[in-house]
Amino acid sequence: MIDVSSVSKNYIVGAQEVRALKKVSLKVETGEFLALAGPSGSGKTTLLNLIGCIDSVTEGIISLDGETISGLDQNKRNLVRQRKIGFIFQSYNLIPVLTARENVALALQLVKGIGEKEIAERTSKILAEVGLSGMEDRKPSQLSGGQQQRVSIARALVKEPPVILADEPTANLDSKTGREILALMRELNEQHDTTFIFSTHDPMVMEQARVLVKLHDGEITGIEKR
Ligand SMILES: Nc1ncnc2c1ncn2[C@@H]1O[C@H](COP(=O)(O)OP(=O)(O)OP(=O)(O)O)[C@@H](O)[C@H]1O
Repeated sequence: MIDVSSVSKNYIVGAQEVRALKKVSLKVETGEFLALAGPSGSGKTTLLNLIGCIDSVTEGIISLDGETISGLDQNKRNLVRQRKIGFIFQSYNLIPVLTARENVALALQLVKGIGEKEIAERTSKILAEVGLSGMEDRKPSQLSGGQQQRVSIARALVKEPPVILADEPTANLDSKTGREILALMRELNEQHDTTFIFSTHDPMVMEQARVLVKLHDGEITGIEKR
């Protein structure tokens, strides 16, 4: 599903060059549930942003679902991202003035060719799947952190993308809620056969991964398969 081959990413900050990733190679199978673990600054977010078509590589090749994305310009990367990637963020990134239902529906309204009736049906179905039946008309401020993260998971999944990327999805949650969110992600991963890649510092989250990729100073230092 995803093939990262000898990828480097340098950021230029003033006169300095930061080598955030150094010749990283990684293959991810369809339906994988994979965690990127490593200390702050090790390159986890950078790698997610490259796979997610948010940023471009300095060197190397990334292919996603049979398509080489590393040579594409920003417009083409945006199109690939819309079709193939769902994102879940640490801070949920929901639109505060919209309800749970509206936040999720918006992700589908941005995709051409889906009618209002289908949008309403798919939105209700996915909100029920993530355990938010009865809370569809609440705004983010009327939901707990765990419930907000459930909305953001629903928003990522409603487009049925082949890949979901999650940047520290449990970092702002207490450990019980974090465990529940992870169990939900795992369940959805199995039911939909969606490939999940998430970054984490949290040992509890690492334990749940089927593949654990350890990053340090921009390099992969180990891959554990369970
Ligand atoms: N936009 C940027 N401009 C300059 N340097 C950056 C940028 N983004 C990341 N970096 C640098 O690249 C390195 C890797 O950062 P990255 O955010 O990928 O690490 P991380 O493992 O996700 O860290 P954290 O766990 O703290 O989120 C760090 O040295 C960071 O300072």
